[in-house]
Amino acid sequence: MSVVTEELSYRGRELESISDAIDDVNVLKGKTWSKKSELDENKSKKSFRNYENACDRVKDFYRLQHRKQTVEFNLKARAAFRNRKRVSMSVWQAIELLNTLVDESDPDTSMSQIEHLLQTAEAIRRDGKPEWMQVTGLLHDLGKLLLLFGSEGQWDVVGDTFVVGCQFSEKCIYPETFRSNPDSRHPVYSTKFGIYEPNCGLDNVMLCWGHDEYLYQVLKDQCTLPPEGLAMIRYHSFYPWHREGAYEHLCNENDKKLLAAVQAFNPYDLYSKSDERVNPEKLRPYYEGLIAKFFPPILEW
Ligand SMILES: O[C@H]1[C@H](O)[C@@H](O)[C@H](O)[C@@H](O)[C@H]1O
Ligand SMILES: [Fe+2]
Ligand SMILES: [Fe+2]
Repeated sequence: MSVVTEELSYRGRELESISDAIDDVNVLKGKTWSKKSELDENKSKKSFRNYENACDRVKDFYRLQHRKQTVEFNLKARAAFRNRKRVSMSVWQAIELLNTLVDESDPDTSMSQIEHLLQTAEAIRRDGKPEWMQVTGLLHDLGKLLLLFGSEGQWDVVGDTFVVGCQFSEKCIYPETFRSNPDSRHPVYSTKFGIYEPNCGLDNVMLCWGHDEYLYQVLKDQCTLPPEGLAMIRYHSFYPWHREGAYEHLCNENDKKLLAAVQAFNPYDLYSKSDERVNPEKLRPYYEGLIAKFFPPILEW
């Protein structure tokens, strides 16, 4: 394991290398993260994202996320990201570091994150899609590393995303839970356009803070992915927009183009969750080759 050039301040203490971080993750795993080894049964498309029958873990997650994702928090989280000392590591190290977390917001998978990333990428590759899209699939959830980089919990990392600073959309899952968010009673933030101009473009709105936005911010100046790939990363959890058609009044022409890309990506993210298991070590050489085409050997995370 190569040594990290910068030190990472993590849960109040300094880590000198990524292997320290991985050890830490392994310790934490037993305490806060559970990992089931069983692959979910093959599912029909309809049985994905069934939030009505989701377990309490998922419902509790959204209650918290919808209460705590406010404009005030968003501004704070973005500033914290800009001011934080960044960690240096390769893409593959990042994948390994992420591997032990279980996403509390996800009703559809109990697989490890590395499997989810590889299954997404493999499904894209099987369909003969371009290399940039395969590698986008491989990376798209790496923003969940935020869990190790100072997030307050899972509620500011995972889950579907929505816009803050204007009325919460009824198209979000469990929309009634926004009632406990103070912004839902704010004189400006609770209005249709809130702090935004009509059709200002998604680039100019604040999506709730989480793994999509974080990874987009990390990668936008450190890779050669096309805008469509970056949009797939930035908006893949934005289901109220890409699946339900919400927020059209904030979108511009460019967003319409990106919407098509995000929609093309979504089935690979979602439905590959029932695919056969993958072997990370076997697939690694192929994907390391792809990574080298689009990313420098070491990135700042
Ligand atoms: O990776 C996440 C996660 O799996 C969530 O459960 C889902 O709601 C998000 O949209 C997705 O991006
Ligand atoms: Fe995701
Ligand atoms: Fe995903």
